[in-house]
Amino acid sequence: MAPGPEVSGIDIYVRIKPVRRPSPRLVVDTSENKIEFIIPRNESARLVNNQREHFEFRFNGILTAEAKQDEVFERVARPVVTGAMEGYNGTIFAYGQTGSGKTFTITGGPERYVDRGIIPRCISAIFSEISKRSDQQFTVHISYLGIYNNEGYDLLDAGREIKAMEDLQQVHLGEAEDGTVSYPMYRANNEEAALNLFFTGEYNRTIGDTPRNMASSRSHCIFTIHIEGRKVGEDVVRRSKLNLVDLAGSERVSKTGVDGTTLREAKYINLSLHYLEQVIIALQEKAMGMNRWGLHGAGLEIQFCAVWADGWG
Ligand SMILES: Nc1ncnc2c1ncn2[C@@H]1O[C@H](COP(=O)(O)OP(=O)(O)OP(=O)(O)O)[C@@H](O)[C@H]1O
Repeated sequence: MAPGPEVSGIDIYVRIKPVRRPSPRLVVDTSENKIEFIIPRNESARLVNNQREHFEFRFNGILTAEAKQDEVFERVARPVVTGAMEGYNGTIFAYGQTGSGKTFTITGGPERYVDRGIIPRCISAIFSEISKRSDQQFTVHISYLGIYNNEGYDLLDAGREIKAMEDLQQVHLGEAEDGTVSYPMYRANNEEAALNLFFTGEYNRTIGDTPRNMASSRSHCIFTIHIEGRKVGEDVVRRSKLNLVDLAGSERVSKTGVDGTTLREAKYINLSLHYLEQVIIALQEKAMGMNRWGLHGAGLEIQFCAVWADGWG
């Protein structure tokens, strides 16, 4: 098997959530893939006031407030799905503050079919692609994990009746060098089976008290499609993983005003997002030799989606 590139790229998109009153402080320039924030100086602050008023961020793409779910899928996810079918690992994650639309983007809105998100669209695209490739045999497995306070939980523990978050099976999140995973994954023979696993996971995310369950903004959720492909009559097996990640809310918690459980949750979230930021910076520098890129700059109705394909499975 010919080796693929170690890192083939990381693309960062910003999706702007439709809001009733768009902020006049946010200027979107789609031709330059640039957004600007104008934050007026607080003149009463000091006599000499050097406070910065103008912030500018560039992205690989901007999904404006008018962008619908199908456009988001085609621009952000389709290339990663294509890569996964060819044996490249890929990851798509949504990063942003609570309420910025991460879950809407990754899993979808609850009311309308057109609002289905990246996960069900990736499932459909993969099985549609499999049906076209009669010269290849594929095996698909699904895993869906929740991470709360650094502990991993299996959201697809379908064999057991889950009544409380504590009933979810705790799992080890490790991965061996050859890609073998230590957490459970479940075989999906067709699109319907994969979607049923997705629905089971979605249901299990909502179990337990709202502030603490896996649908809340305090846990990360990772839906992974594990693909194994082999040309008919050949022994070489290509394995890839497509990770679709709904991250915990990115808001920073100030040092005052929170304690106990909330502070503990915030510490884990902040630490894991900090590591993620380091990974993105390292990957981006490695992939493109580009400038450092600030993950924490954007405002309330903004959300980041990042995509990367990171080599052979
Ligand atoms: N692009 C969009 N179009 C229409 N509605 C949207 C869009 N993005 C988000 N929403 C709606 O905004 C609300 C908040 O979105 P969502 O729950 O996805 O945010 P979140 O970032 O996942 O928050 P949390 O961190 O709390 O999980 C939901 O009611 C969702 O349906």
